[in-house]
Amino acid sequence: MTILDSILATKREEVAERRAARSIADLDALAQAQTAPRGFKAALDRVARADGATMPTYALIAEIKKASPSKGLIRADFDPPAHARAYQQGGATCLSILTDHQYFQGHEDYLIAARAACDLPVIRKDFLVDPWQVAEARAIGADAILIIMAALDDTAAAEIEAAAIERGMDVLVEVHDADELERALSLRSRLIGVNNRDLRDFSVSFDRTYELVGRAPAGCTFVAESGLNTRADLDAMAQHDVRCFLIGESLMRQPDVAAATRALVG
Ligand SMILES: O=C(O)c1ccccc1NCC(=O)[C@H](O)[C@H](O)COP(=O)(O)O
Repeated sequence: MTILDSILATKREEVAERRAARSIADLDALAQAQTAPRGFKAALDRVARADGATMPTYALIAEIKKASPSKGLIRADFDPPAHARAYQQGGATCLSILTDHQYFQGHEDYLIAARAACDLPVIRKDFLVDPWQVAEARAIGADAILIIMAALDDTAAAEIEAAAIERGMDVLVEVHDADELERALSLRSRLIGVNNRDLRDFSVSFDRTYELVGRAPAGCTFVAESGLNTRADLDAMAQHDVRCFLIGESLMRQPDVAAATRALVG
């Protein structure tokens, strides 16, 4: 059993319990109190496709991440609104907020607090197995959700995507290999993330992104995810025409998050 299998088994139990306590209709009613979704993909495209810039411009999805299954606790003085403000000051384009409780020590309240503290579009980073979680994501203010192709069959992925589009949210579709990329391209979203981390042994290889970026049709926005640490890492990705990045741990470990973000993408 891989770590992804364990996470998904826990998630299915958790969602069944939470769904019994609150219906999708209740969540949609709560969502009425939220501001309209901030354009997540549009923000990435505006930065990453800036023509005529003298330097390459990089779009950063900066992740608010307290802990992970591979590293345990990452940040003891964890403060989502302060991190959100620091990321925005440092030049991040969007935020990713982990809401999984058990494996990442995340919480829905972190997303609510971080989004209220800044103007950036926010993705709910979690393991979605049911459209109910999409309704919950919008009810807490999320502007986008993540679909992990390794976690879902084609029908479930399409249902979850439809639930997000119906609510005006963007979808980041995460893939690990060529088969998953092909399945991802049968969805409507053209925002594709390649996770450089192997979820079975946690090894990281940038070759995953390098291999897959050339296989996607024109018009896709590609995001390299996981294991990115330095400006040199981003410059190497840019050589392969990837200019959008999802970065968590290396920024969350810095005492001055705004300065570290600026050093990466400023
Ligand atoms: O981060 C992990 O250890 C992990 C383990 C199992 C499944 C997913 C995992 N991470 C989720 C992510 O996608 C990352 O948090 C994200 O790409 C940022 O990665 P990093 O910059 O390496 O923190």
